[in-house]
Amino acid sequence: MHKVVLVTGANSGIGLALCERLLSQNSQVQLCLACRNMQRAEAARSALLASHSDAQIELLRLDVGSLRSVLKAAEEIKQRYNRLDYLYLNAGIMPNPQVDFKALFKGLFSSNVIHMFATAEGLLTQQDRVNADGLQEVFATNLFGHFLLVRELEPVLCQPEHTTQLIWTSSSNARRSAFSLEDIQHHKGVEPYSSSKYASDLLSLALNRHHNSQGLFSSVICPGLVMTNLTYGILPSFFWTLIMPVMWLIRVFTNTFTLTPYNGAEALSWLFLQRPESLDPRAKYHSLTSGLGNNYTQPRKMDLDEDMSEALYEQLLQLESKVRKKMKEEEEDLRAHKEYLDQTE
Ligand SMILES: NC(=O)C1=CN([C@@H]2O[C@H](COP(=O)(O)OP(=O)(O)OC[C@H]3O[C@@H](n4cnc5c(N)ncnc54)[C@H](OP(=O)(O)O)[C@@H]3O)[C@@H](O)[C@H]2O)C=CC1
Ligand SMILES: CC(C)CCC[C@@H](C)[C@H]1CC[C@H]2C3=C(CC[C@]12C)[C@@]1(C)CCC(=O)C[C@@H]1CC3
Repeated sequence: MHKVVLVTGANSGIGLALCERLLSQNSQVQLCLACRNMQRAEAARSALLASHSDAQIELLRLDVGSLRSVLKAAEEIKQRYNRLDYLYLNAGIMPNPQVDFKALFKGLFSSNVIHMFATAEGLLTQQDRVNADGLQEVFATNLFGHFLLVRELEPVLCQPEHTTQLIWTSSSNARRSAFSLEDIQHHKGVEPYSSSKYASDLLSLALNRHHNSQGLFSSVICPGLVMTNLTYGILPSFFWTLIMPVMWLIRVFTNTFTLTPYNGAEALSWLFLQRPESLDPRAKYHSLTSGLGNNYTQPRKMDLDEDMSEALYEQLLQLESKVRKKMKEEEEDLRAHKEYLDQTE
């Protein structure tokens, strides 16, 4: 039977490279590109069809940063497919990033330099905002929209007769100290990206605890540092191009500089080939590229706490009930308003 694979944020960067790699690995795969912008989604499909003319590629409108869009997309998925084999939770944002050049310069002369380049610890902050649903945008996009999607799709994902893999694109920038159970949306801090990625690591662990017995398995990957629209938002693309020889040199010392979307998608496509039961729920699977340009995947233990992951899971369930109630009330208000207008006409 053909594997059904849905990828969020599939129209560019690592998501698009993953689709390309999956089609090269298995031309029979049934791909669904879940994107917020249908024009970009169409362009991605055309690019994939140019190299894989017989590929089965469907498009789905999904803005993971909008609760209504997630609910609508989940309904559509349930109508189209009676099962999903892989759900790649890849869409992500890093709005208004700021590099601390002073810290970067200081770090260059410290013993921590490799760690700094691999994780960006102490180098990067972002400016978040509240979205139309009243949630912090980075949390809503990188974590909560995906969580709601998984919750809505549970009947399709949790089928004991076959397994489903959830695969989160996390980051080496995910850091425990950036995350707080008292502020899971990261209202107060300046590292919403790091917080949201650490939250995805915690959530993946909780999803395994709750759903492995129902055939649902969750993993997290880190693609390394990759040149995509996300990194072009940190520094302009011409600058990255200029310093590319320096980056290749750094790659000799840290294999996390994967640099191309193809290399970054290594762990994502490696997981496609694994038996989910054999994976370690406490490991992050890293895409790595050696100084000579060879790709490989390596699991590394994550700094996770079982109680913390359960507490986050509980809070996400509570937030889910809250937003569902709010959406229901808004719909009722709208209906009442329409009825009133009809009567007064
Ligand atoms: N590049 C890097 O060095 C690293 C990236 N990552 C992670 O990799 C993932 C992919 O990013 P990358 O390929 O680098 O960057 P890109 O910006 O190229 O890709 C991000 C994708 O997510 C989509 N997306 C963003 N917001 C939404 C939304 N609200 N609803 C639906 N889709 C959305 C984008 O769509 P659109 O084109 O419409 O904006 C795009 O397709 C992200 O989760 C990122 O955090 C992790 C570590 C390192
Ligand atoms: C000489 C150059 C290598 C200088 C570049 C300095 C920084 C802009 C970069 C060093 C480490 C990078 C990094 C990321 C962004 C760019 C750096 C801070 C990420 C945060 C991008 C998104 C991620 O998810 C993880 C990356 C870790 C490393």
